[in-house]
Amino acid sequence: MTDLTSLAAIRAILAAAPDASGAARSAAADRNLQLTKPPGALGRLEDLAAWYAGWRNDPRPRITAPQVLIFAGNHGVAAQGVSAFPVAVTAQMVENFRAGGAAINQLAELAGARLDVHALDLDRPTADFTQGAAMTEAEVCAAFATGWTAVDPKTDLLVTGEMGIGNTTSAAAIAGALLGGEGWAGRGTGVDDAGLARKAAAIAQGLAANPDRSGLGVLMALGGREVAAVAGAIAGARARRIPVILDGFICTAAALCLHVEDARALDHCVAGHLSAEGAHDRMLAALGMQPLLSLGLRLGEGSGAALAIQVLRGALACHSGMATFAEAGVSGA
Ligand SMILES: O=C(O)c1ccc[n+]([C@@H]2O[C@H](COP(=O)([O-])O)[C@@H](O)[C@H]2O)c1
Ligand SMILES: Cc1cc2nc[nH]c2cc1C
Repeated sequence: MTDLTSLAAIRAILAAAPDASGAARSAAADRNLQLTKPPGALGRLEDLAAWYAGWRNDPRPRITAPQVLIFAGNHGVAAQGVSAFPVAVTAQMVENFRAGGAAINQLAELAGARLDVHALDLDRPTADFTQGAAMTEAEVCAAFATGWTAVDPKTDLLVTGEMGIGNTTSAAAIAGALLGGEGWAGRGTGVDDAGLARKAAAIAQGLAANPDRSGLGVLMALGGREVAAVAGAIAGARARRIPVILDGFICTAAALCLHVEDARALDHCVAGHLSAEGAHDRMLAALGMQPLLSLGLRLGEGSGAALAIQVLRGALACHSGMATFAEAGVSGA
């Protein structure tokens, strides 16, 4: 059993994370040069295929068993009036996910992905981070462990998603703490100008009340259970060399906490899409990530990342299915 019971134990695991197979990646890159197309004509799809091949240790892979994980949590900071919706919506949407009625149910089904929903202590919101840490070390570690163990070891692609009223305030506070600067608050579910001002004030208070600037320290102080579970799932996928597509603003904030702990921690991740939440582009830029899609989504629940499964599938369909110049009798340049 992996020890995930303290931040020190989690740090040790992040430091020992496995890398991709360099041999499988270069074999895939060699194959790419022989495929019946001008070199580079499939653009970023070519890089995606080689990246995925390295992580799966297979120079000619396909995606056959994707998994979408949604984690839900409630936030004490929601009491500051930072969301357009009441906190009861978190639990109501969990029921909707379980009944198959949410956007992610449609998109996961379309992608042929298994969908698992984990509600984390919804009747016990985290503490309001304007007054001190949102979670204790035991709480953040338990949530991280939920995410870690939720990853199906047999899956070959993980999509992380989340649901939690108030969590764009949490994600913006994480970004502000770890990246500095101003303007991380956006409209989330659609707060009005007064709500946006309350949100910016809550973030400023949260940063002042919580001085630890380590990645996991910030996750504990300013995150939420679902944010910590997303981080745990990303790290758990890495331990099994499972590539990950990140969803929007909140998932990227969870990923940022890992990145600050260890610069290699997100090597197995790609950004599924650019969220309409204003500061998402700045967070992705800090991570050096280019989103696969940009459709103006700001839903969360894994929706943008689930759509991006098909982009990655497209990359691998071409890479693994195409004929080489020699096989097809096509003349080279
Ligand atoms: O993923 C995103 O980029 C995203 C952007 C805005 C809102 N959300 C979703 O909306 C909820 C948080 O919004 P809020 O206004 O309550 O902080 C939460 O359930 C998220 O999944 C998600
Ligand atoms: C209705 C609703 C659905 C969501 N899905 C993810 N976040 C959400 C927030 C709201 C408010």
